[in-house]
Amino acid sequence: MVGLMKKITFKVTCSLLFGLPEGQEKDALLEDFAIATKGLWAIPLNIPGTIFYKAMQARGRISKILINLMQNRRGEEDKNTSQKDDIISVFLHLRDEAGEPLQVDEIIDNLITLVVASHDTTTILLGLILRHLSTDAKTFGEVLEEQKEVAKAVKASGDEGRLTWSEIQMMKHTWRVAQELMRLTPPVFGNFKCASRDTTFDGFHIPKGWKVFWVSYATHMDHNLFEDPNKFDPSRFESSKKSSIPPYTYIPFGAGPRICPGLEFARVEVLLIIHHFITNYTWTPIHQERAHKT
Ligand code: HEM
Repeated sequence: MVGLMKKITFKVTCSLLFGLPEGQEKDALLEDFAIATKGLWAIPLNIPGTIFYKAMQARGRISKILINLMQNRRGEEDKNTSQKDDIISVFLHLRDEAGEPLQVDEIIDNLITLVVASHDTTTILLGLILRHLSTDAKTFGEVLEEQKEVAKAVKASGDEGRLTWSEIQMMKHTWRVAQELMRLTPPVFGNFKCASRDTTFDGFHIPKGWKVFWVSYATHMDHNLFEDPNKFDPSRFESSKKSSIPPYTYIPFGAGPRICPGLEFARVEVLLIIHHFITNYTWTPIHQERAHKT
């Protein structure tokens, strides 16, 4: 299942970021991103045979493909004078304060960051939802009901069966299920921050320049913040109760000025995929002992 989710999210990312068509190049890129991502958590020893070395090699191959894509895109735009609306075109046309374009390396770094940040995270969330729905009959029934209503609305809209923004907004309970699963198992368990000034936290002195690793799991499981924190309860995120969650305590996407900029992208992508999975397929359990009866 994780493999399939990875393929789906990678396909979405490639189409929206680079407009990359189906084919061998996309498959090779997917494989290389998997190798490069492993290097993020590896000891940085760039000698043959190490995970880090393999990751750096993969990054080199990824860069070549992306440089090629950029050159082709420049060529196409020179001929057609029209600009595509994917991220690669946006980066090519971006200018800094001095009116200068971005360097090729800067564009490559940003594209790789976007793929790495969007791909595994969304895959994990989809995996969490599908696994939960296959074992919790009550939640499965509620989500199915909501998604059937959405399917009816799509049919009635006559928009060639395509989901639009207004139908996405109908998927409130499905998203609450996703939110609660991210509280219990945050897809990104934390991140590094650098102290910009001397500060203290919970009695600890943190000097300016020190790196601090914040972790969401401990906050999400704090019973002072979330009643009965081990209980799966999507109703915590209903609008009537949401205000009882203090700011900066529900943080699967981080918080503050550096909050994940892909939050809305992830929400729409995950809801669309779940809608199609639940309304177009019959689910058959592979492991009978873990399955629910529907
Ligand atoms: C379920 C899906 C996702 C989760 C749980 C998630 C979570 C996070 C978290 C926790 C951070 C760190 C925030 C911080 O340090 O304060 C982050 C940063 C980031 N995310 Fe996401 N993310 C998801 C999907 C996406 C998607 C789909 C994209 C892009 C299309 C994306 C792009 C980014 C970028 C570029 C950053 C770095 C932002 C910065 O440093 O200012 N993420 N994300």
